[in-house]
Amino acid sequence: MIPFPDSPVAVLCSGGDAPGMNAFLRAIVRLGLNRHKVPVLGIRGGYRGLVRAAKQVNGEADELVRLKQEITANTGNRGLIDAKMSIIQMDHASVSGIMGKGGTILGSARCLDFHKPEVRRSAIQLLENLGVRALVVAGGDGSLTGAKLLAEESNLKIIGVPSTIDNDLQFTEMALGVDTAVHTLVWAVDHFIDTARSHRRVMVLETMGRESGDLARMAALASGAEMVITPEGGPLTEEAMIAYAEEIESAMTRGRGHAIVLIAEGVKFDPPQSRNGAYILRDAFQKYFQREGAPFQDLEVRPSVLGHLQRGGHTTPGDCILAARFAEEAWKAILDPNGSNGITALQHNKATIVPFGCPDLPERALSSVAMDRLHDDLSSW
Ligand SMILES: Nc1ncnc2c1ncn2[C@@H]1O[C@H](COP(=O)(O)OP(=O)(O)OP(=O)(O)O)[C@@H](O)[C@H]1O
Ligand SMILES: O=P(O)(O)OC[C@H]1O[C@](O)(CO)[C@@H](O)[C@@H]1O
Repeated sequence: MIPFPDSPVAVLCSGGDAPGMNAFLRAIVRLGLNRHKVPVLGIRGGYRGLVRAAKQVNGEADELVRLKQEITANTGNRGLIDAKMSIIQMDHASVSGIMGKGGTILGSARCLDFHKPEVRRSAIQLLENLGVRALVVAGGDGSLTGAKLLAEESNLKIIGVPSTIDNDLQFTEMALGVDTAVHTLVWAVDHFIDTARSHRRVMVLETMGRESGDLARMAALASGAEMVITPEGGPLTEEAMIAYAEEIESAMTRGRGHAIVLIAEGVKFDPPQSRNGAYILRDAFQKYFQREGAPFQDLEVRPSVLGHLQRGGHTTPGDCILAARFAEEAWKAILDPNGSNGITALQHNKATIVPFGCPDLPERALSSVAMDRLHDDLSSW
């Protein structure tokens, strides 16, 4: 039997799956095997899979031997098809044909237990016992916070890779998955426009993005949606919703027949509301359009919550390229004997490594404002 590899690098995906995670896995594995001659272990199911494996071993020498044997006996696709395997030694074939596929072949998860120091300690112990030289974590804000804690609490090298469709990480211009999610939203808007035009309707589409409006505003800019409402504008009052409805009505008076309105899921309301923003806005708009004496009382408003449609699908070339660039930076940081832990980032369009907890790029907030202004000025109404 082949012996368990010396000083492998481990990689996991955590948080919401993001298109580009597979392209990143392929790149980290291929660069490891082809360029650096370092084996890569894929950890299934994010921190949850790591914690599960740590629990199974439970610090016991014979269980550790058994896990290593299981890994070496089930490398690559053989391990991937066995749902019981938490850790898989990746080979060339296991990352073949996955670059453009959404999701992640390793699986991802949210793991509440990872907030507990003793649980992270068990994960660190397992990685140390397996001789892992570095752990690469692809995920969003929360996953990278978990990675930062691992870096502080161990001597392992820990590298984070921003992967979230939310684009809510302010130290990087782009995270993996954003380009694809924007692409998908443009596709969705193009579909909704057909009905909006045919029925002369207002379509209110709710995008993902957590507390950030970046995904919605990028999608608005790229699709030409007439209106975009983001959390950065502050809570939406009744008056603000009426002002938006007035804007639509006034465009209709000038001969416009339809409108696509994007609202980011993070938009809050004043007074607070528990329903999805798309439905609240629909009700406010519909009430306004149907008021007594209104000029377009038959104007219909239809809400849609786009949901997980935005996370899946074919990865764009932009995300595949960013994934390769991030993987290259990750390897540089792993192999640099003087290099420290850190997160890959795109700054001034250059892939680089920044320390955990590094400050926000001031340009990020400015770029959001600039995008909003550009969208307004490009709008034909
Ligand atoms: N403060 C924390 N301490 C330790 N682990 C954390 C912390 N925050 C998050 N994590 C770990 O990271 C996982 C993913 O976090 P979260 O659900 O916030 O998603 P995310 O990484 O921000 O991705 P996405 O942007 O796609 O939602 C959590 O389930 C948990 O395991
Ligand atoms: O898939 P889940 O766990 O419902 O999470 C949804 C959340 O994850 C994201 O898709 C990515 O962070 C957010 O935009 C959204 O709020």
